[in-house]
Order: sequence, then structure tokens, then C-alpha cells
Amino acid sequence: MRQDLMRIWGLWATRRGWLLGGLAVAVLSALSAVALLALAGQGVAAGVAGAGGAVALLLTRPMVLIRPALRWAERMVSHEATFRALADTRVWFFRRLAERMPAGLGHTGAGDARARMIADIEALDGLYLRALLPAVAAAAVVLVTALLLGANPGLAALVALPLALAILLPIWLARSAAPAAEAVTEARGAVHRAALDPLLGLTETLANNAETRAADRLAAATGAMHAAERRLSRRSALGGSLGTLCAQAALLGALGWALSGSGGLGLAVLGLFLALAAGETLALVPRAGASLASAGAAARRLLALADAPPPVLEPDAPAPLPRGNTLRFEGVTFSWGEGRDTVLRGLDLEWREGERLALLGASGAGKSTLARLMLKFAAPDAGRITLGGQDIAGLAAPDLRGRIACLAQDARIFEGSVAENLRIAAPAAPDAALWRVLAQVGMAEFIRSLPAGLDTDCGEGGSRFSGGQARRIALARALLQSAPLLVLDEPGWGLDAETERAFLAVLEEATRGRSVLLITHRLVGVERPDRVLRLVGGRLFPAAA
Ligand SMILES: Nc1ncnc2c1ncn2[C@@H]1O[C@H](COP(=O)(O)OP(=O)(O)OP(=O)(O)O)[C@@H](O)[C@H]1O
Repeated sequence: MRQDLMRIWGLWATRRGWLLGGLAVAVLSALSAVALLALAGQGVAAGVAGAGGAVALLLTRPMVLIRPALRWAERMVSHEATFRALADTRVWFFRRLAERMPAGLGHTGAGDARARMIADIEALDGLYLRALLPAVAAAAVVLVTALLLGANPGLAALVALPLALAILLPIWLARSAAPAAEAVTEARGAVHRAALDPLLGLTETLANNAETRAADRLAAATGAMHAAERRLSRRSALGGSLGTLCAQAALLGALGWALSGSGGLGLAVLGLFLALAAGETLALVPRAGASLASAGAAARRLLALADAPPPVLEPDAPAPLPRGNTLRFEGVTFSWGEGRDTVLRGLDLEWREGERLALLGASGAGKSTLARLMLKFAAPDAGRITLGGQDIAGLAAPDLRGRIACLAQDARIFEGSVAENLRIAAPAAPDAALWRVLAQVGMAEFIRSLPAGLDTDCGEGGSRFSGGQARRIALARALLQSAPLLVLDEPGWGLDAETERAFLAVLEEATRGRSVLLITHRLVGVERPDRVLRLVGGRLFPAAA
């Protein structure tokens, strides 16, 4: 746990100024509480002794204002620090995921990754806000208490030692709370999945009358989560009780010392008031144990995913992009991981520059896998893939992807306007270019008829449009990318027969001068490919058009 949390702290290096600033203000704020009560105590002692206590009163007045100001500053600075650190962590995690799962989350649990991205990263704020901040502030208070009472080491020990114990206890408890925190984090992920999965597939859930079963699963997952949370709360409550016990022991110690009459009135009152002041700061510490354990569990889950080896390593010194655009597979063998079926077996392919290739094959034959290998979303287990004679392993992935445009089978429409979705492929494309590709996929007229035209919002996952319309926008996006090689994975998926034929008929015109790889289950007769290949048993065979 410690190592994982240290890694997370290391990730926040660029926010060290804010984080340390927050710590400093938290310490000052806690010490101001001590100063206020210490001065009040001195005032009371002076008053009781008939010495007036005017000086204490004079000093107390500004403290009454300084303290709330420091509390306000503590909130603002520490929350800003946390916000910035967590934002960095989210971006870092996103990049790590993108490197490690270029072929998409579909095969690795999108719900789980989403839970980690949101909930686990949020739980990390406990490391700073609820563990480090209160613990450091409390430690400073205990130290200052010991120093202020230093005139009498006996009294100092009676007050400061139980208080120090109140800080150490939650840290010690955090270790034993780690499994409970881990269980809570896992259970939250399970609730996320149980809630999201049937919702994302709501139509199937309802059509199969499966909502009761889905609700039962969600209830079971929620029950398991509450049970796990209860176990963690018990630990937290134990920490809270033990912490309070320690703080009260300090008060009792100070009171006992005062009543024993072994020192002056001033010191006795100071001891009592300091024990009271410290109690207030220490009240936040017991929660630190559970928060630390939860942050540790979240950090472990995040790092497990973020540290997975990337499927394709980027070259240290990428080769320059070659001139030619002929793409070759030379004896490529590939499986998606240990224990998984071999998808490609010593596959050879020459996709010549400017060639229009149709790739047929049964479902699951490995057609999309072939496309993913070309884009370096995965790397061959044996053999190599070359572009213009250069092994793509030596090319930087962004360079390669600038040469090969791809319409994936499950291409997603993002939230944002039609224009924004298209410009993902070509950020500087003028409106005229957008209209051109929309016309090529038969969508220009429809988009023009919408009040907002190109600015029409697509909705989440393209929900503003029908499946076929969304598919055509994705197709237009692939056409817009001016890459010389174009891979179209099932471009007709979701289109009615007439639209599919119309699109395939204009494909030649729309992709003139480019190499096209058309991946499909079947040809409809209007494609006019230069060559047709069929993928069977991990190898390619010539097929009739
Ligand atoms: N990203 C991935 N991670 C793990 N396994 C994968 C991944 N993509 C594909 N597979 C697996 O590889 C095998 C071939 O799948 P692929 O999608 O390449 O076939 P396909 O010929 O395109 O099928 P379809 O025509 O049904 O789309 C399948 O067993 C599939 O589960």
C-alpha cells in the first residue's frame, strides 16, 4: 500500500507547490486554534490570579479574525491542490490506458476501466485531504503543545503522549483496514457494472423481460457493497473511539496534574486548554486511517491497469516514414494473448499501392484483427508487417496512423456536433470538405435539412441519429482523413441495402488514388475491387469477386 501511495504522490510532483501550500495553511490554521485557546487560558489564569489578563485579551482579539481566515484559506488551497492533482492523475491514467488498450476496452471490461477512471481516482483525494492534511496538522499541534508545556516535562508528557498516540493509531489501523478498503473498492466496481451494463443495453434488457433479473443483480451487488462498507466503517469507528479516548486521556492527564497542585496555575490552565485545542484538531485524524486504506486500494487498482505492459512498444528512435505505401504481411502469426486461439497463422499479404482489395471471411476469422495489426494496436507474435519496405515496428504509431485511415467496425460517434465529429479526422478541414464527404455517404441532404446543419449535436454515442445514419457519419469521417491507405471494416454495417449499394458504388470515386481495403462478410456486386481475398484458418486465399 505504501509503495502504491508513494507512486501516486510522485505523480503529483508538478503540483507540489499547491500541495505543500495546502499543508502549510492547514498547519497554520490548526496552530491558530492552539494559540487562541492558549491565550484564552492565559487570560483566565491571569484573571483568576487577579493580574487582569489584559495582554492575553489584546492578543486574543486578532486571533479571533485570523483563525477563520486561515480556515477559509485552508479549504481553498487544499481543495485547489486536490483538484489539480486529481485532474493530472486522470489525464495520466487516460494516456496510460490509451497506450495499453489501443484495441479498445471491449475485451477488458469497459465498465471496470470507467469505474477506475472516475471512482478510484476520486478516492485518491483521501490520501491528501483526509489523511495527510489532518495528520500533519495534528502532528504540528502535538509538537507545539509539547514545546509550550516544556517548562514541566511531566505535564508535557502527560498531555502530548496520548495525543501522539491518537495520531499514530489511525495510521496503524490503516494497515489492517486495507483488505476491507480493497473489498469496498471492488464492490463499488461491481455495482458500477451491474448498474451500467443493463442500462447501456436497455432495449435488450426490456425486450428479453430481463429487467427483474438485472434489478436483482444490482440489489445483490449493492448489498455486497454495503456489507463491505459496514466492515470498513467499523474500523473507522474503532479508530474514532480510540482517538477520542486518547484525546480525553490527555485532558484527564492535564486535569490530574492541575489538581495535584504540583505547578503554577498558569501552566495548569495552559495544559488543560492545550489538551482541549488539540482534541479539536485531532478529531479529524481517526477518519484518516480508513481514508488512507481506501486511497491505497484505489491506487493499487489504478496502477495494476496503468502498469500493464503495452501490447506494442514504441521504438526508441522511430524510423522516418518511407515513401512507398505498399503494405506487406510476411509470415504473420498472431493470437490475442496466452491461452487464446491463434487468429493468424503465418499469413502473407501484399496490398499494393493504389490497390483496391476486398477481404472476405467468416465471422471471427480475424479480419478486424488484421486491420488492428496494421495500425499497431497489437504486434505480431511472429513475422513482420512492412510499409514501403520499412518494418512498422520501427515506425512511430502516430506517423503510421497518419498514413492509414480506418473505419472500425464499432466506430463511435462522440458527443459534439456533426462538424466536430468529422473534424476529428482533419481538424482544419473547411466546411466544403465536410459537405463533400457527407454527400459521398449520402448524408448531405439530410444534414442540410436539419435546423443546425453541421452544428447539429450528435448526442452521446450518436444517439441523435439512427444506427445507419451514425454509421454514415463515421464513414464520412474516415473518408475525410487524407491518408493514402484506407481500411473500411464492414462499411455497410447498419445501412439498408439500397444505401449500402449506393455508397459502395461511389466508393471508387470517393477514394480515387488511394489504396482501399474493404473488409466485409460478402460483396454486393458493385464494389469493383482489384482483387478479392478470403481469410480462412488464419491464412489468405484468392477468392472470386
Ligand atoms: N481487441 C481484442 N482483444 C482480444 N481479442 C480480440 C480482440 N479483437 C478480436 N479479438 C478476438 O479475435 C478473434 C477474431 O476476431 P475478429 O474481430 O478479428 O474477427 P472478424 O473476422 O473481424 O469477425 P467479424 O466478421 O465477426 O467482425 C475473435 O476470437 C475475437 O474475440
